[in-house]
Amino acid sequence: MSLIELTGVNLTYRIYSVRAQSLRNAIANVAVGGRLLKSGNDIVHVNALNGINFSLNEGDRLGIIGHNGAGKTTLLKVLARVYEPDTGHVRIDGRVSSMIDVSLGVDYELTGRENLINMGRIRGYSTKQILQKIPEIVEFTDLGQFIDLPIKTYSAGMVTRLIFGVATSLEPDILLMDEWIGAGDKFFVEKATNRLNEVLNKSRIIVLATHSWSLMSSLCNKVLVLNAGRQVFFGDIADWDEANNEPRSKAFG
Ligand SMILES: Nc1ncnc2c1ncn2[C@@H]1O[C@H](COP(=O)(O)OP(=O)(O)OP(=O)(O)O)[C@@H](O)[C@H]1O
Repeated sequence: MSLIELTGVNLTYRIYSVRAQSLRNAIANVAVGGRLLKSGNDIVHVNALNGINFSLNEGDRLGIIGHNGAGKTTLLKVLARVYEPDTGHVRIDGRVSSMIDVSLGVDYELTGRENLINMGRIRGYSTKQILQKIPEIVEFTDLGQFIDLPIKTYSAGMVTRLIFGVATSLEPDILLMDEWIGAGDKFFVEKATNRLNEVLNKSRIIVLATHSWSLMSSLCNKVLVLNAGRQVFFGDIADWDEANNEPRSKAFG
């Protein structure tokens, strides 16, 4: 049986208190984003996911690609159970660790160490389990004594290290990542890639949203292509022709 199964998933954001007509006009000529469904009474509906169907099995590593606003992050949030779809079904069997919303569980007034505990708790681990992992996470992040300072004193890259450290230390069944490498420096990117390879072996499923085709093709065996919230293709990565933006064969799905 599949560990992740999505059937007919639709999700629409409702944006309240905007000047609907002027927003519609502003977005009309933009080639990116979800589809604006209707506007009126100062409410705009953005159809971010439309009819998403796929399933993943043990060992699958899914890459999600699509232009800005195609729905990648929204889909990851559905998988993380941050959002329930408006219609459709989501079945997930396993413990999920998420690197989607970097601010999830992060309190800038608390120290790195205190945040590690909070982030672990949010991801479903006991304080005892997290405390056992802390020395290893601190070593990986290279934050040194900053670990006992409030996060508000960290740079963006330092916060990324902390979050990446937590998300990859707790040995999840399912690891969700969104443009995870962006804020790190060159040294960290190298270190993170090695670490990710270790996690790949430990996690049963990885789902990664990125604009980097080379990163995706080196890590993933499956690809999901989104366009304005719609599923253009789901299948083996070898069956997607990235250069021509089309399926290679009849494997169109
Ligand atoms: N909180 C929100 N409220 C309203 N609309 C939103 C919200 N978050 C995203 N959207 C809209 O939903 C659509 C999908 O956005 P999403 O962030 O999932 O895209 P993405 O593929 O991750 O984009 P990017 O590559 O730019 O990160 C876009 O049209 C976006 O404007």
